[in-house]
Amino acid sequence: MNSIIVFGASGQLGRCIKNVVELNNIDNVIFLPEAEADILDTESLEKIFSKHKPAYVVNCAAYTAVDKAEDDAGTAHKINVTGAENLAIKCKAHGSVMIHISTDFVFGGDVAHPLTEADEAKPIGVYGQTKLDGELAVAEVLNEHFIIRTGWLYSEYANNFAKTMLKLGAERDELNIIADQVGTPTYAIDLAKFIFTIVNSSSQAYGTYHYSNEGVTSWFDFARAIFDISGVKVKANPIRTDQYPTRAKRPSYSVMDKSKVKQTFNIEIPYWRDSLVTCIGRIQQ
Ligand SMILES: NC(=O)C1=CN([C@@H]2O[C@H](COP(=O)(O)OP(=O)(O)OC[C@H]3O[C@@H](n4cnc5c(N)ncnc54)[C@H](OP(=O)(O)O)[C@@H]3O)[C@@H](O)[C@H]2O)C=CC1
Ligand SMILES: Cc1cn([C@H]2C[C@H](O)[C@@H](COP(=O)(O)OP(=O)(O)O[C@H]3O[C@@H](C)C(=O)[C@@H](O)[C@H]3O)O2)c(=O)[nH]c1=O
Repeated sequence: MNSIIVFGASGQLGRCIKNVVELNNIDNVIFLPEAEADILDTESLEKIFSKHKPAYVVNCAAYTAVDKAEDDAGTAHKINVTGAENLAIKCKAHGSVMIHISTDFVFGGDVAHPLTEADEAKPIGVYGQTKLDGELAVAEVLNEHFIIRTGWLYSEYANNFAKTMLKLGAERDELNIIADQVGTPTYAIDLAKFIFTIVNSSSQAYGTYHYSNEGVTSWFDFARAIFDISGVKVKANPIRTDQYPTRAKRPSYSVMDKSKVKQTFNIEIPYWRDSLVTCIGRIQQ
């Protein structure tokens, strides 16, 4: 089998993919962190594609600082749009299939039913807009793509809401957490495993898919579950979005419908709380 190349390999999802590869002795996966492969450097991308001739490319590289993006739109655009497009162009030239990761934040949050791939994406912040523009750029250049929209990623690796809550919960007596933003957390290890389901299926059902864990929760309820499962004793107060001002607006509802991904790949998706138990167990090992 030709190789799989993971770009943005030192980020959260990249590290989860590496963990899945190591635990399952999967061969032929090449992990390239930004220091070894900048997705904005087209000359070095050409060398990498020529050398490895990857069957699949997984794009985990992204600008993910949601608040910072509001004041740094140029950089966010470069990485999330131009970078994604650069990879798609190289995939087209070298016959690779691209698995590109996107976000529930492409939705505006003004519709309170689980969002399908056919629902209109209407981002309300720079991060979400650049991720949507990145999706469009990939799809325009390359037919052989899987765009996976996921949401609220967390894991034992890198920075994420679950690790922030564990840290703050241990430091403070009380925390205020937004209870009127609703979505679904995704354990990045589950997403990493799903990426290998796509690869192993050799599916040609290219297009956009929603993948998060199952179920629905708010940031407040997610935090409560983190504290309950980990045994961290902290008073968690539910608050409204307007009581926790942030630079970027976030969708108040970004639950995704996963019927398409379940039918196409014949998968069962873990319930968010079950995966949270697994993740916290691994953090506390
Ligand atoms: N985190 C989340 O909650 C969610 C994330 N997503 C999407 O999932 C994907 C993976 O996210 P996640 O792993 O959490 O994000 P991270 O921020 O943890 O990882 C992104 C990685 O991309 C790297 N990167 C940035 N610029 C470049 C570049 N020019 N060339 C190569 N690599 C670069 C970063 O390197 P460095 O650290 O050196 O900057 C970092 O290692 C992204 O597409 C994101 O939009 C979707 C929904 C939720
Ligand atoms: C730390 C903290 C956050 N919050 C709120 C702010 C925000 O609305 C929500 C989540 O905050 P964070 O900044 O950790 O998460 P955020 O970076 O907004 O998470 C998003 O990241 C991008 C990359 C995505 O693609 C999204 O799917 C989503 O996961 O929790 C509180 O209410 N209280 C707190 O103490």
